[in-house]
Amino acid sequence: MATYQEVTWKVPAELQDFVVSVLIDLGADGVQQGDQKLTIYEDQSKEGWQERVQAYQIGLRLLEEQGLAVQSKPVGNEALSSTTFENEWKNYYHASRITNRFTVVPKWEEYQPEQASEQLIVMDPDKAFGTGTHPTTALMLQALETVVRGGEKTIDVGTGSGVLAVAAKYLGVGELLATDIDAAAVQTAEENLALNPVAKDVQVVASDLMQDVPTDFINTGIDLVLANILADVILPLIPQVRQVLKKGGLFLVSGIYDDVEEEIEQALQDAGFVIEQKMQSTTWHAFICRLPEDVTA
Ligand SMILES: C[S@@+](CC[C@H](N)C(=O)[O-])C[C@H]1O[C@@H](n2cnc3c(N)ncnc32)[C@H](O)[C@@H]1O
Repeated sequence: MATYQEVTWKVPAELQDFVVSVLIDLGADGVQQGDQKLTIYEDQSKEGWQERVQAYQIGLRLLEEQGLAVQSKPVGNEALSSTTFENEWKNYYHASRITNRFTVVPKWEEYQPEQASEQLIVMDPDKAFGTGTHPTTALMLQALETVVRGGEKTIDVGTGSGVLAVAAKYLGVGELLATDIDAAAVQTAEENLALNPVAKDVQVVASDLMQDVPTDFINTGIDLVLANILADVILPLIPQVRQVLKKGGLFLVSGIYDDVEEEIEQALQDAGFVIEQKMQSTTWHAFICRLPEDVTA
């Protein structure tokens, strides 16, 4: 039976988004935010888990040494059996209304919509990112609601739990292909898509960015690309999106922390994109970008 290492640090609420981004940069798959504390779970069957925990520890110590009010000494550090891990996770994760339209519902919860217009995205997020509650996912859902007109051929890069793919299908996009570099996320996304009949025709491909997207999917041109990924991954993705997107096509991008907003904006403009809308939630940003009709090749 798999075992998870659960490590918890005391982190004040106002610093949590920043520390979460540091932990994700250092390799954390998902970070659970709690009252004044952050918790990571490392699957001990995955190679390098001890080195990753050490890296988080060093990262937090550096932040503490810089004078940030985080406590780098963990307040909890213990091994959990997978059954305990799953039950803890289930206690923490409940149906959550993310936008007026979308509510993310864990597959184990009975939930009655409050309004007829509410659409339910059923998820068992397991170990993949994307419960819908992270500000970057919420920004992407709002951006999707703003732009989708229906029928768009779409790629969801870094699909995680598959949450954006399901929402996009509810909104009426056409063919949709999702990618993720992490094999566990690919499997989780496939399982979650199967829980949402609206997304039954979505294909999921294990791929570094769009490298392994079949050419017959992209060669007629893509109308919409979604990516909620960290900055170091967005930068190499921009030229790939530029190459596959039709003129007039849209690129919705999030995962952009305050400190890299200008750099990403500049890179998008240098590649020929027009930023039509900037969105922000706490210290996270998202852009709705369009490749203009008159863009030069
Ligand atoms: C922040 S999560 C976003 C998940 C989901 N799309 C959402 O919006 O909630 C980023 C996802 O991108 C994936 N990812 C990171 N680097 C990638 C790459 N080079 N190519 C494809 N996927 C990548 C991660 O495995 C993770 O599932």
